[in-house]
Amino acid sequence: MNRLATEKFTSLVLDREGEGKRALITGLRGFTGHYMAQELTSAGYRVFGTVLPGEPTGPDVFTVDLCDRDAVLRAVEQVQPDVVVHLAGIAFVAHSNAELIYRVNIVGTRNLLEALAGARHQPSSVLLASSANIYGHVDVPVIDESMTPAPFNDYGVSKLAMEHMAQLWSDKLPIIIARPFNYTGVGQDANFLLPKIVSHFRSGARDIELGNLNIARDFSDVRVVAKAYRRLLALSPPGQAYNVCSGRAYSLRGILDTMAGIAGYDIDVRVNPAFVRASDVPTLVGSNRKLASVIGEIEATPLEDTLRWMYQA
Ligand SMILES: C[C@H]1O[C@H](OP(=O)(O)OP(=O)(O)OC[C@H]2O[C@@H](n3cnc4c(=O)[nH]c(N)nc43)[C@H](O)[C@@H]2O)[C@@H](O)[C@@H](O)C1=O
Repeated sequence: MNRLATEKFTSLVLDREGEGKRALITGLRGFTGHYMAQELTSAGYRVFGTVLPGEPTGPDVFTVDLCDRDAVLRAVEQVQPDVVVHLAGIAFVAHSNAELIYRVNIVGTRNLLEALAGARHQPSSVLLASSANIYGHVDVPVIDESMTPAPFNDYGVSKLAMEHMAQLWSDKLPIIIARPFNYTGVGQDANFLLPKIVSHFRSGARDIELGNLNIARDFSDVRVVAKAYRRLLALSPPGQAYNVCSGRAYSLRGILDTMAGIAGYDIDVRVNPAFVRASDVPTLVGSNRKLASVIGEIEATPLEDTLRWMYQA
């Protein structure tokens, strides 16, 4: 299909495609869950969500620890979703509890897939959030989906294992794998690099302690990521994996300069060994060609606009 035909097809399929359908978002109260719910609601879906014990509940919200198999079964049984976006999981790469990373990201996902496969009403799409971290140290400037994954930290291994485990369910469920590169926005936990930098500038701090300074990442805006996920649900055939990224590298030093421009002052940077990661890829940039070929072009938000949004929030 040429570009115009693809765009016409895309807008036809995406014309309130959720009308009358039920969407289940795991990790509804997480950073991405909030934007995903907005995106799916605006497309006409009735949105259900799982939240962790202790998080705020509400109508159509189920308090479920994904590691609790029976609780997952009960929630899926009640929702009978048409589409599923699985976001719940440990997302912080430097999380100190490796056992929890594996348990939640693999066993938690398995519980969900098992429950969905046994549901009376079969979903038409199940999107699993994996990660660009599955690629590990890849010796190419831009990573596409054909690269052999070689993760080098527990987080990356857990997400790759999740992908392999999901294949065991591929004859029963229409599974789509999203491999997001870095993304950010209002509401992201300050453990992550960009909210940490923005919050320092917002508070007027004159210095900041960081870890590895010579890194560059492919940052997207969370709202763009939510839009891409929604389009994948509607347009992707099952069994495919997609990089979700902007294709642009932003260096940490460049980001500090951009923030100085937004805030109107410079900040002193010190390296604190506590934040230095022993294994860290210097540059992580993805190709979004495969994604765009299926969902059409999504206009990328310039990182400066996202940082300004976060600074002014
Ligand atoms: C694709 C992947 O993307 C994210 O993982 P991440 O890249 O680890 O994200 P981050 O914001 O923690 O680190 C970005 C870079 O910045 C470096 N860095 C330097 N100094 C500090 C520092 O002080 N804090 C932090 N957090 N990072 C620092 C750090 O070493 C790393 O190189 C998650 O969404 C994850 O779920 C995911 O899937």
